[in-house]
Amino acid sequence: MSAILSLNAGSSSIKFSIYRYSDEPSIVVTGSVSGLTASQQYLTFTSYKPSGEVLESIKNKEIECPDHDSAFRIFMEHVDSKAGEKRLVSFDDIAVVGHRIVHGGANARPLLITEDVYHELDVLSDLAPLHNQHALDIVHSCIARLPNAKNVAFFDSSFHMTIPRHIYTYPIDLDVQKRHQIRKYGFHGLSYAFIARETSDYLGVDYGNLNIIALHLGSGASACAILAGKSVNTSMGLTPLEGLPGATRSGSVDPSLIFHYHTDSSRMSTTLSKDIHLTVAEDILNKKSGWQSITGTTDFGVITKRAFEEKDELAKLAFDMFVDRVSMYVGQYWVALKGSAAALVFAGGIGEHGTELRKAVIEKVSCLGFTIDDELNAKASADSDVIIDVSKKDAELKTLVIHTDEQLQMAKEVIALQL
Ligand SMILES: Nc1ncnc2c1ncn2[C@@H]1O[C@H](COP(=O)(O)OP(=O)(O)O)[C@@H](O)[C@H]1O
Ligand SMILES: CC(=O)OP(=O)(O)O
Ligand SMILES: [Mg+2]
Repeated sequence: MSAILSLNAGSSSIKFSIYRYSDEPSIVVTGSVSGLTASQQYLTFTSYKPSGEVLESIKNKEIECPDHDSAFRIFMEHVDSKAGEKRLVSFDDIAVVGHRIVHGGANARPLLITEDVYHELDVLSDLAPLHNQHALDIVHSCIARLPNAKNVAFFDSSFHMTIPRHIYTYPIDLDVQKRHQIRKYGFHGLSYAFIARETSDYLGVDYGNLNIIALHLGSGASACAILAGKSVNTSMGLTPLEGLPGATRSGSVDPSLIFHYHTDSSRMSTTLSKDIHLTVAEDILNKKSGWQSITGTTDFGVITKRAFEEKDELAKLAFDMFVDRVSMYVGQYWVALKGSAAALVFAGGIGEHGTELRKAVIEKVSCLGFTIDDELNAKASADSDVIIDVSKKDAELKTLVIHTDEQLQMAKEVIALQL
C-alpha cells in the first residue's frame, strides 16, 4: 500500500490523517491532540477498516502533551502499535507527507520541502508566530522518522493570492511594504478551498460561479469573501493576528493601543522559546489577548456554557464581542460580493460546534436574508456529515455548517498533482 500522511498544526491543536494513495483518498487513520494552549490535552484517534467501518475509536482521552512535536510523536507511536497488531499501515508505506504551513509568503502552490525551501519557511516563521515553527519542528521529525517519504508544504496563504492589489495593500509607505514584503496574505486557505469545493457540489453551482461568505472560527478565526470561486478578501493579514479575535489573539485593534500598554513593547520578549523571536508587543497581542484575556479560558465551548448556563458576565461579554466582530465581516463581505452570496458557511471548531454562536450571528445578519432553523442548528453540532444545511425551510440564502478538513484537502491535492 502507498499512503499519504497529512499533518495540520493549528495554534491550539494538531490534527493528523493517513489516507490510502488511490484515485480518491480513503481514510486509514485520523486523530488529533487538542488543548495545546490549555492545561489539559486530549487525544482523539480513529482507525478504519478498508471497508470504511470504524476499527477503533478513542475520543478525548486525557493526556499530558507539552507541544505540537510531542503530539506528533504520540500519534505516530499509536499508529505504530496498532499497525503491528492489526496491520493498518506501516511507516514504510507513507510515500508523501503533506504539511499545513500557515505562512507561505507569496507562494501560490505547494512546494516540495528541500533544504532551501526549509530555510525559506524558517525565515517566514516570525510572520506566523503561533504556527510556522511548530510545523517546521514536525517537518524535522518526519525527515528523521520517515526518510523515504517526500515532504510537501501546503500553504494556508496560497488560496488568497487572488485578492486584488487595492485590498492586499496597506495604507503605509509603499517602499517599506516592498522591501519587507508587507501585504495582506490571509490564512485558513486549505480550509476555504475545501469549503468552496463542498459548497459548490452541495448547491449544484459551477465552481467558477460560486459566491459565498465563509467563516473559519477556531482558536484562530477568520472570514473570507469568495467570488467566482476565488478569495477576494479575508480578515487575516500580514500575520494571522489581524481581523477577528482568537483564543489568545487580539485580532484588529487600534494599533496605537500597544504604546499605552507597556513602555518596553518594542523590546524582544525573553519569555518565549529560543526559536521564536517576538517583541513584547507581539507577545501581548498574539499570546496574552483574545477571549482568554477576558475570561481566563481559551475554550469557546466553556465560555458559551458560562455565558448561557451560569449567566457569567465576562463570558457573555467575550461571546458578544465575538458575535459583533464576526457579523461585521459578514456585512462587509456582503457588500464585497455585491449582495450575490448564495450561502454563509460556518466551519472550524467554534463554527462546527458552537450552536449558540451560529444562532447569535445569524440573528445579527438576518437583515441580509440569512436564516437559521433552531432544531437543525442544535442537531448540527453533533452531526458527523461533512455538510449540514441549517437554514429555514425554503430559504433562498443558505446557512451551512461544514466539517472542514484541511488534511483531506492536502491529500486530494497530493493526488491531483501526482506528487
Ligand atoms: N461546543 C463548542 N462550542 C463552542 N466552541 C467550541 C466547542 N468545542 C470546541 N470549541 C472551540 O473550538 C476550538 C478549536 O477549534 P479548531 O478549529 O479545532 O482549533 P485550531 O484553531 O487549533 O485549529 C476550541 O479551542 C474551542 O474554543
Ligand atoms: C491561521 C490560524 O490561525 O490557524 P488555526 O486556526 O489553525 O490556529
Ligand atoms: Mg485550525
